Amino acid sequence: MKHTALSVNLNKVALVRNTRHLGIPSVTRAATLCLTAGAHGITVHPRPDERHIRAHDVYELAELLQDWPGREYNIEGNPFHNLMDFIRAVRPHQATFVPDAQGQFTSDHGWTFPDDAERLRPLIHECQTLGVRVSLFMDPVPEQMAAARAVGADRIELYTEPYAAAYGHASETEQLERYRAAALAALDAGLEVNAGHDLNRDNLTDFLRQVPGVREVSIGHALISDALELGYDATVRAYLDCIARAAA
Ligand SMILES: CC(=O)[C@@H](O)[C@H](O)COP(=O)(O)O
Ligand SMILES: NCC(=O)COP(=O)(O)O
Repeated sequence: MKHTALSVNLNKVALVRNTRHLGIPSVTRAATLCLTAGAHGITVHPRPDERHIRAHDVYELAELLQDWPGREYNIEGNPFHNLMDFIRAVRPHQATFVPDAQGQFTSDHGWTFPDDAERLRPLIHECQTLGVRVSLFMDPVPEQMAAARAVGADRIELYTEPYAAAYGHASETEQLERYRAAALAALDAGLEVNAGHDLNRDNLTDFLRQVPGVREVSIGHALISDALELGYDATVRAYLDCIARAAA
């Protein structure tokens, strides 16, 4: 199994930047520092209300990543809102489809099959025709994984907030078992597995030890919060160490 890649989500850098008209902190500078520290990729979730990542960030990061061969660009969003325009223009390595409503506070659930299947199928196919891998944001429900594969997805991203909320509490073991079962079902269906949402330096290693085959974690809120204290370089290295410890 290949190692788990770390994709740094830069939403929260843009969120701070957007409170003034000064261009600081810079999203592209943050990307460069994270990639220099060893991050395997960059993630953004350009929401329709542009509360954090704006259209120009998506394009500037695409250009920046041209200078980082081997590192991946992952753009998340709802393909029935604004995501597909970005995918067509930028052709990132990966599109992560997330079923968020307009103006949603943050992502809090995955796709549901069979309800979402027929409308997702042509958009997944279009991405793949453009050379873009498609990952579907999913709750950890083993029974849903074969359907995610049947609709054409390459990967699923397990929505990890329920695990993160349970971490350190009595329900942690039960939650981990749910994620483990979902990952095994996804792998069994021929899908690759990503994970993300509220992962952090405390909960990441245990998750990766218990949940098999995770190809990528995308981490933003906690990582950027850590970087405010530690700096990007030390922070990214700390998260890479969490991943390495899981594999040891
Ligand atoms: C899909 C996912 O879990 C994250 O991208 C999350 O949606 C982050 O978005 P915010 O930074 O807007 O909370
Ligand atoms: N896909 C999840 C992501 O990109 C980051 O989520 P979070 O770490 O900001 O909760």
